[in-house]
Amino acid sequence: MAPIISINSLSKTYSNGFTALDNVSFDIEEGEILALLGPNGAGKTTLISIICGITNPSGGQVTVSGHDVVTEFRKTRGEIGLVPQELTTDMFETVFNTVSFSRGLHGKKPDPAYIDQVLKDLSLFEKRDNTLRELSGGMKRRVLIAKALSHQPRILFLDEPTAGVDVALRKDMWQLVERLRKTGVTIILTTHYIEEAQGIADRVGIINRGKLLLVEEKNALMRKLGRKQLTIELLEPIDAIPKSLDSYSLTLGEGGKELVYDYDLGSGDGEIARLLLAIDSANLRFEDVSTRQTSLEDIFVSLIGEAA
Ligand SMILES: Nc1ncnc2c1ncn2[C@@H]1O[C@H](COP(=O)(O)OP(=O)(O)OP(=O)(O)O)[C@@H](O)[C@H]1O
Repeated sequence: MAPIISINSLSKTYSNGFTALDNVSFDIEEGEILALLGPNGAGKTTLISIICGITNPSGGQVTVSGHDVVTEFRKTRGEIGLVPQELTTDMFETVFNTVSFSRGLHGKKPDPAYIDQVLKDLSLFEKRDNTLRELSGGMKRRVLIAKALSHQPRILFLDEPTAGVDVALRKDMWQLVERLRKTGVTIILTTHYIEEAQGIADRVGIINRGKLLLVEEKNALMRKLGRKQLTIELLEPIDAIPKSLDSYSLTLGEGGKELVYDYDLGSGDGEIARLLLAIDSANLRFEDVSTRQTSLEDIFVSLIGEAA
């Protein structure tokens, strides 16, 4: 199946000479949830803005459903809903009118029943006749999402949708993303909450200083770069790891009271049992054993660190 979005050798240098994107290429498949991760200033918003036709690229090309985002802007923009980081809209307008107007901007016929459904889905229905300035910050965020969905887009961009929102709204947001996924909407989100990306994304792309470091299926990424750590809490502290344990890559932590063993997720069976037996044979007594698996966050931090 042809990708819904195709990004080829995309570069962006702003008028002040700053290069925010440097030769970025990748495809986005229809119906997937892609999380774009990267530190502040990495180029995520620039990338989204180019795909949405808000910013022009300096080089390269982006197509949405086979149409060029620059030369066929009207066609491509109609397929996309964008939830920006900030609300820029008329604060004296009502919720319903704001969302309905947004639909009209995309050249779609009015559909009050659909707009009401979107408001219900976002728990905004009770506020449909309130003006935006009467809403809380979290509710204004919901309006941004309602606006982005007003014209029934096939692709939804969420630019840091949960930054600074409360737990309830965050939960609602991810439930909505799940529901939209079921209807076949392609979702691209940027987030600083990496554990959220880990929970919800099918694929993860990591951007740093305008370069795409990787884009990969989340589970494959976790398998490839994920490691496990076994911590053995000793009853008595030791000064050094006994020689007989040299064949295991152990480190000594917590004032000599912890032996830490790093291993691959794919390590063979019996490896840990052998280690525990070897520890016992070395006359070390332990009171507890715990394991921890590398999170997407660990992988992210180590990749960004390497690229710095
Ligand atoms: N209009 C502009 N003119 C000059 N430089 C810009 C402009 N817009 C963005 N930049 C710079 O481009 C870089 C990438 O910015 P961008 O907003 O794309 O990053 P981001 O990954 O979305 O960051 P954040 O996570 O902080 O939102 C930053 O260094 C930013 O200062």
